[in-house]
Amino acid sequence: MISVRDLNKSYGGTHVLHDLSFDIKPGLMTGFVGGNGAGKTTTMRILLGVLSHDSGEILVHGSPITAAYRAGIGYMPEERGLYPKMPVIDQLVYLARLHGSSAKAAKARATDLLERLDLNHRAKDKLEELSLGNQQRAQVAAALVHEPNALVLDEPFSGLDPHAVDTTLQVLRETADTGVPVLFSSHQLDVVERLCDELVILADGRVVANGTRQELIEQHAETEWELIAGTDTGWVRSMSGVDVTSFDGGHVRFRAADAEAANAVLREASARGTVTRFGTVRHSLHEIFTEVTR
Ligand SMILES: Nc1ncnc2c1ncn2[C@@H]1O[C@H](COP(=O)(O)OP(=O)(O)OP(=O)(O)O)[C@@H](O)[C@H]1O
Repeated sequence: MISVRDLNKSYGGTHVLHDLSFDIKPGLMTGFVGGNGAGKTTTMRILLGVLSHDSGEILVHGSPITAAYRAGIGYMPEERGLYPKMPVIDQLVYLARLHGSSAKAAKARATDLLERLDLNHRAKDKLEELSLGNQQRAQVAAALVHEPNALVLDEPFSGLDPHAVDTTLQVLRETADTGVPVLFSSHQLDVVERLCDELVILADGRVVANGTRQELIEQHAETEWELIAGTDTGWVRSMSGVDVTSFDGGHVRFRAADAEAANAVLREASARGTVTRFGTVRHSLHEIFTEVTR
């Protein structure tokens, strides 16, 4: 497990990370989300050791992170970093060999990754000849080619079409399943929702929420009820213990003081006509994100 503890960072006089603490657990995919400038890239760079921090610690299994461990992390930096004029397969083999693989093992691993990422047909092309989405897949392959001990990926899904998101996700999931801790940042909350086991939400350099999606719902999102009926539901506004949050004809959402107040709405709706749906609403990550970062 990688543990970030009480991390602080300033650029000049501007304090951008404030006592940041969270864990990246082995075998899990941890989504790192936050608005522009929240501090995700800064944190990732500190994790990799390419940027210094002012105070705090990065621990691996409880001991300070070492240069050797850092060298084994598969990193996909925000600014990317492959050679535009080199064929994709050659750079993957080169990177694997830098990490000590034999020529044969490096070639086998690179070929296998390109197949799994659905990029084998472009293996011999120069990186700059690929579309941006395919360049992105090559970057993912580069982070994985040396069989990393951990993965830190800055926006690995940006610019990918839905098929590429699925392909990349599967490769990352298989990597996590071997016990590797994975941290990835993303602005695509629907993608994060689909694939992460744990979430760290940052706002202005502070962790404002951390846990599984279910834990975040329990901690941060108030339960809302939803009623869909065959007739107008405007009357719900006048029910006691009920606070309507959205209303559109036969579709209403509300917060209820308690379960009895919600049940009274159901009884009234049934008395008035057909009830198509009644129940609590599953909050999207987007709603939780809005709630915790406002
Ligand atoms: N080299 C730098 N010099 C000064 N300030 C910086 C530097 N790099 C980042 N910052 C500032 O640090 C804060 C955090 O930036 P960072 O890039 O870590 O955020 P982020 O969450 O990755 O944002 P985004 O989602 O937009 O990529 C921002 O206020 C940014 O302006």
